[in-house]
Amino acid sequence: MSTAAQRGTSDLNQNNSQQEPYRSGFVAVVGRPNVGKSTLINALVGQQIAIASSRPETTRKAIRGIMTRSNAQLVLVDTPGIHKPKTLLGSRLNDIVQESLSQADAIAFLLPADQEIGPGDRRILSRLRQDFGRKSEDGHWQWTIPLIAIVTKIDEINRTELVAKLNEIDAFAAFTEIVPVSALDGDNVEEVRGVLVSAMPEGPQMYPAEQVSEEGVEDRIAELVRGAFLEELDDELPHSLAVVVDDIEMPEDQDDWVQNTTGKAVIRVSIYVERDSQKPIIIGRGAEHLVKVKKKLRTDVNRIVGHKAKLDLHVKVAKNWQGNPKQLQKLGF
Ligand SMILES: Nc1nc2c(ncn2[C@@H]2O[C@H](COP(=O)(O)OP(=O)(O)OP(=O)(O)O)[C@@H](O)[C@H]2O)c(=O)[nH]1
Repeated sequence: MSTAAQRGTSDLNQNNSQQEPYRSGFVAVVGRPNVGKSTLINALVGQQIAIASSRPETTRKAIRGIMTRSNAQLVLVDTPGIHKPKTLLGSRLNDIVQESLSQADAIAFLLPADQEIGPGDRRILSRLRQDFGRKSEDGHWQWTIPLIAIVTKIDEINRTELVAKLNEIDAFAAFTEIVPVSALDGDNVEEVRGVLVSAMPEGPQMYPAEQVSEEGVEDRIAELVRGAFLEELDDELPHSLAVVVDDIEMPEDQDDWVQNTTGKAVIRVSIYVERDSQKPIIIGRGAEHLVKVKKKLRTDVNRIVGHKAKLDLHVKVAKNWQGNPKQLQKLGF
């Protein structure tokens, strides 16, 4: 095991494209709840990303932080936590973790410095072994992609305790590398960056440098719906059109999902206009515009949601929304 300090991280700060290839890839960030995943991703990216959802249990997509440097780009996938599925939703969350893991180029396994290694950590390790472990002839585990232990919250312990902790983690699994960090204090964050970058394969920049996260599913669908109406209605349509995705309900979350024979996700969308007189223009004769827009977007929307989906479009009036701060906020501006 080489340490981050030995490798040095100065390469992050200089444009040394002559010697070093550009590296890019996906890092799956795993660890038991509360270990500091979100805090570390924010620290690595260098700005706050809206990772914390007010309803975390409904998060369907691993939200990513994107860190771009002159020599590398890391796409950080925040997994919702590997746990024993007790409910249908729980097993769906595990599916998301599986998806995040399957596209990973490296795994960052976070372990808190101020707590003992516990059953939760062992469960994660055995799960990772299933997917990325190979037992060699001498009985040792080898990893098909780099498995990096990140020891979080080191500000909570002293030097002596840290040394003991690092030894304990070294004995826990055959990690490719072990790096201590305090994301809260910004201590050793640069080392973590360096280690993760070194673990990436050579590859091109995948996202624009200024992009720090992927746009949410809701925003992307709202944009599509708005675009489709603008196209459908040409100049007929007033520019006072705003689209908001209110809710995406997966079949297994629907109260009556057992009876839901269509098995589709339902996407509730509000289309706001400024005046009553604009409503029939949007809807069209015999609702022809709504029908056309739904048909046109079916494939794209299914792809974004990752499931067969039904668009539920509601045209509403928000009087003079463009000049009304409250309405603007509600509409996401
Ligand atoms: N002392 C200390 N606390 C930290 C550090 N990083 C995170 N925390 C705290 O640990 C708690 C959990 O941090 P999060 O980043 O939300 O952890 P998480 O792993 O994303 O949590 P889940 O979303 O529940 O899985 C918060 O109260 C953080 O402030 C650190 O470096 N030092």
